[in-house]
Amino acid sequence: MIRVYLDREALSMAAAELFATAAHSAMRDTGRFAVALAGGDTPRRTYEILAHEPFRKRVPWEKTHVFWGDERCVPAADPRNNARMASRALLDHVLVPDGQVHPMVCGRAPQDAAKEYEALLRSWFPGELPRFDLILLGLGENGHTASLFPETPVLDERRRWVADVSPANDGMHRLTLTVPVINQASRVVFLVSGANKAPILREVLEGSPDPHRIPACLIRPAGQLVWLVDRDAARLLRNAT
Ligand SMILES: O=C(O)[C@H](O)[C@@H](O)[C@H](O)[C@H](O)COP(=O)(O)O
Repeated sequence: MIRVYLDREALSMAAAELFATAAHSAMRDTGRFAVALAGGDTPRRTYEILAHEPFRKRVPWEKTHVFWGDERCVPAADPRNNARMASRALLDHVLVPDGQVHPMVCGRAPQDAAKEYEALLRSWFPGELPRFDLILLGLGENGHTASLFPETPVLDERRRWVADVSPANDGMHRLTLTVPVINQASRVVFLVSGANKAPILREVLEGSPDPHRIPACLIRPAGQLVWLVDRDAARLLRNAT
């Protein structure tokens, strides 16, 4: 499903609405809401909207469990840190119990950190694969999503739930959920905004690219896949609704 919005503000409002809807569905079905947040810049406005009325009251924050789809291996106070961005925009303003916020902490060797985060996930999601109620994702201009970068070994990872990524093109070590975990989610939502994303968005949605060249094409969840895009990002699409 592809939904096109006038601009980033409208996209962000729609994403907040979808977040609240997913939370209520999860509460009805399981009594808790497990979400993996996206990093980067696009989701920031969605998080800010969720931190204010009406969403501040509408989302069952006390039953929400917050994870991340990926993290850059930089100090927690570094402006590039995904958990820092989400905390400043959202988590510092809503009442998610501390024990239910699970940032990816690279700290030591990324490989060990990946194992530790996977152990954490296994403690919250007993069973074969973790099924998040919602995973938010962004789309890089090179077709990466989370920290699944083009032509990297992690794209073929089918056993591990969390992988460490050697310096990506931005020179940062990263941690990322792997493709099988993302595709296990009940609902995956991409947030894509800006004219600079138009070429890659057309390739992903209307081309037939090699998924190793454009990793976002590997995201084919058993659950719902939703693309929330703004008009600038959608300007090259032939058949955007
Ligand atoms: O940690 C990250 O870098 C993100 O997880 C990454 O996958 C991001 O979603 C895309 O790069 C889009 O980033 P923007 O939203 O800033 O364009």
